[in-house]
Amino acid sequence: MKLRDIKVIGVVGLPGAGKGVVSHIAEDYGIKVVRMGDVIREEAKKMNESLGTASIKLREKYGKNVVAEICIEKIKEHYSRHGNGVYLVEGVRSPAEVKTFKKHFPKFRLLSIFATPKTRFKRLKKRNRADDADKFSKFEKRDKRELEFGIGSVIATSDYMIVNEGPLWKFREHVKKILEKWLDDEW
Ligand SMILES: Nc1ncnc2c1ncn2[C@@H]1O[C@H](COP(=O)(O)OP(=O)(O)OP(=O)(O)O)[C@@H](O)[C@H]1O
Repeated sequence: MKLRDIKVIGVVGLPGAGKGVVSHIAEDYGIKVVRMGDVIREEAKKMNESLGTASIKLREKYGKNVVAEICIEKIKEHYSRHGNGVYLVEGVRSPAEVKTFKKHFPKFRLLSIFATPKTRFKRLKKRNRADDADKFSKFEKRDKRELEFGIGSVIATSDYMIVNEGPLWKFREHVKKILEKWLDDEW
């Protein structure tokens, strides 16, 4: 298999929608997962900045596609060593990033995850990760920042959308169904 023949699944959704759950399931199928959030976390640590500031500064300094480009390098490097046929990128945020991924990987599909702000806020409060907002106003600010990157357009033009408003088991079943279909499909 050539590099341009690998399947790359981009997962998009606002914070707390359920992207992380998708990644975990994908790993169970042997899909190699690259998390855009981890790339930002790594860079923020090096820059000694908060995640929000780091993601804005990185884009200002190296261009709006810097995180996507780092992810592409990670995929290429992994492919050269392990030769996986399917990769998943968690946390695609802008149409420009989608364009960049498509340029490198002609077989690129987008899976979007939707949940209402109320549901996402409730889940994040329960998850209680260090960078999760504890107040609704802070949560809304984070949503706004992501929407300014153009995430809404990415969601609207995705290849498939899962609404994650019900119980976790149901969501997991839905994710498995679409992943199995996409693993089998000719893209
Ligand atoms: N249907 C569901 N029912 C209950 N809990 C859920 C459901 N879907 C996801 N969760 C939980 O909600 C939390 C947020 O989900 P997850 O971490 O996958 O979101 P995310 O989209 O990756 O968010 P972020 O972009 O902030 O990392 C997690 O603790 C997850 O286990």
